[in-house]
Amino acid sequence: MAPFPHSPIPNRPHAHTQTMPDTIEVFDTTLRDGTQGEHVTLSARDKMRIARRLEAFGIDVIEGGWPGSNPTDQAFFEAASGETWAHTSICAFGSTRHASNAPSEDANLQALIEADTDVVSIFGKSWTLHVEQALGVSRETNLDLIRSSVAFLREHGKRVIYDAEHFFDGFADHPAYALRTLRAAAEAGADTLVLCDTNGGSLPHDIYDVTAAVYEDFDTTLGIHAHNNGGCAVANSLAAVRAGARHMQGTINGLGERCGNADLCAVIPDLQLKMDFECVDPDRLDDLVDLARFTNEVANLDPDDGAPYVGRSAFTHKGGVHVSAVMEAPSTYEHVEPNVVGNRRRALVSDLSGRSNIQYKAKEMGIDLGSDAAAQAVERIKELEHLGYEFQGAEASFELLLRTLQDEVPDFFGLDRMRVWSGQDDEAQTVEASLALTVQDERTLAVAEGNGPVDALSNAMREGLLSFYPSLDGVRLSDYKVRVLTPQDGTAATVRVLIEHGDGARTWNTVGVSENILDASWQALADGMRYALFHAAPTPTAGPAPDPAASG
Ligand SMILES: CC(=O)SCCNC(=O)CCNC(=O)[C@H](O)C(C)(C)COP(=O)(O)OP(=O)(O)OC[C@H]1O[C@@H](n2cnc3c(N)ncnc32)[C@H](O)[C@@H]1OP(=O)(O)O
Ligand SMILES: CC(=O)C(=O)O
Repeated sequence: MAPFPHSPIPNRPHAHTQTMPDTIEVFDTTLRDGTQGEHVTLSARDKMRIARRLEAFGIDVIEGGWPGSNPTDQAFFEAASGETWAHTSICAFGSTRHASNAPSEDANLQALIEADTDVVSIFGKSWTLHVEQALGVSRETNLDLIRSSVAFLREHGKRVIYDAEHFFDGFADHPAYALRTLRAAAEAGADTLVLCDTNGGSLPHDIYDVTAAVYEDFDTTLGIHAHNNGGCAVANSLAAVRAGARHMQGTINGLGERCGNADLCAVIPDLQLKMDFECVDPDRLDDLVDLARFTNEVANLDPDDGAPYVGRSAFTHKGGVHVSAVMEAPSTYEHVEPNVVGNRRRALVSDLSGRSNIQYKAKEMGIDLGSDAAAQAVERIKELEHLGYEFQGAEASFELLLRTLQDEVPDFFGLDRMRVWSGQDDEAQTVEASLALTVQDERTLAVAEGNGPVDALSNAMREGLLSFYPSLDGVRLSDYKVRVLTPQDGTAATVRVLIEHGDGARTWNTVGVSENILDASWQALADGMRYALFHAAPTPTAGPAPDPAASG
């Protein structure tokens, strides 16, 4: 296997390079900004579960929510303050005080204190547009809101992280004023100044230049909080680090307001594997995929297969040229080794496959497929995919196809005749299927009812096979999907049926295609049973199994 070619990208040298630490404080805002994402809702218990996983992964600071905002966040902080956090600091978030309140009377600042965390983050305005239009106060008053709020929180013993909201837009509009807002926060005691690309529209070169300019002016640690509206949140976060930022805000899976935040699942490995910074203990990096999936599960969100590093497809190869090269040297089409972040390499089988894809999959299935058999399989798969079969979601049918080409699949059973009848019986709908099967050279008849024609078919099949193959007793159909492939043909359309079977210990998927939905269903059902039988106890006779394209 060829080595992975990365050496760290050198950071552009500037005045402070010699003294810059090579560790980054990672600040996770999944529980706060993440929940500002459109489809994201977390209960206090969900937040606690995610917080524990974040801590185990090695996140330094976890922003748990805005305690002045809602009872869920209050409940989270109540629960969190009763627990011990070994590595992580829990942080409460809020805004600078309202212009009409003294700090000691400001409900939001009070809630931050009552949240009982060592760390608080507050956001203040950097952009004159916001000062004048959103807050409706003078520029001097805004500076006082920042100064007095930070000072008040410091007086209460809090570590204050100051989020300079819209910093990059504010700096573009009025650099001197934007810098004054940072100065106000730093002088009042904020120990970290976080430059926020709140609207998420900045580009990496601007982020670099502005962060570098601030870095020249301030001794305080700088942070970055980048939204993804221009698709650059991760790149912008890395650019800020190159320019001197050492505090990184982001969320797991990039959740967050509008297009989301910088995705820590990309930022952390980028910084750690490619820029030579330490964000988390290197031994924990391979928990990243689990953390990403766990967060999606708890938030009840569909995973993004294409997510960098952690997506299911991140190290999945489909094109034959790619699989062929990856089998020789993974670094030909992989930028890092998948296991470094807890992911795994996969190869898909499709009409873009070559022999290598087939041989890769065959090896995974424990099938020793020679080059000629692989070439035969490629040809057959391309024909079948042209007819509408798809094997990416039907690995059991694919395995049967390969094993059939190798003459490994016994002739478990064959279909002689299928009849399905549907009618009205005593005011109830009845659906009945009858099958004539040949099993172990014996002809057998089976009849069963069902909720619908496919259910009746499945029941009749079990009925017919069980006395010959008792091992099928525990096998159940667990999912059934139909896709119309040629809707322009109306009721004569070709359909693809995908079926999942399971036996309690595992599941397997099969496919059938036909213009007749019952025939397509039969193919997928029959493959499901053959697969179960093949992997059950050794069977007596061996011979070719029916071709999946030949209708029964
Ligand atoms: C960039 C960010 O992501 S900031 C975080 C945004 N997140 C959220 O808004 C989620 C939680 N928010 C909430 O639950 C509510 O908005 C609350 C409880 C904070 C406030 O609710 P309300 O008092 O009803 O005010 P509302 O939401 O309508 O407006 C926000 C108020 O905050 C003020 N405000 C906004 N930013 C700041 C700031 N940095 N400092 C002080 N006041 C601010 C606005 O001017 C407005 O004041 P107004 O009531 O005098 O008009
Ligand atoms: C603070 C914050 O969430 C932002 O500026 O986007």
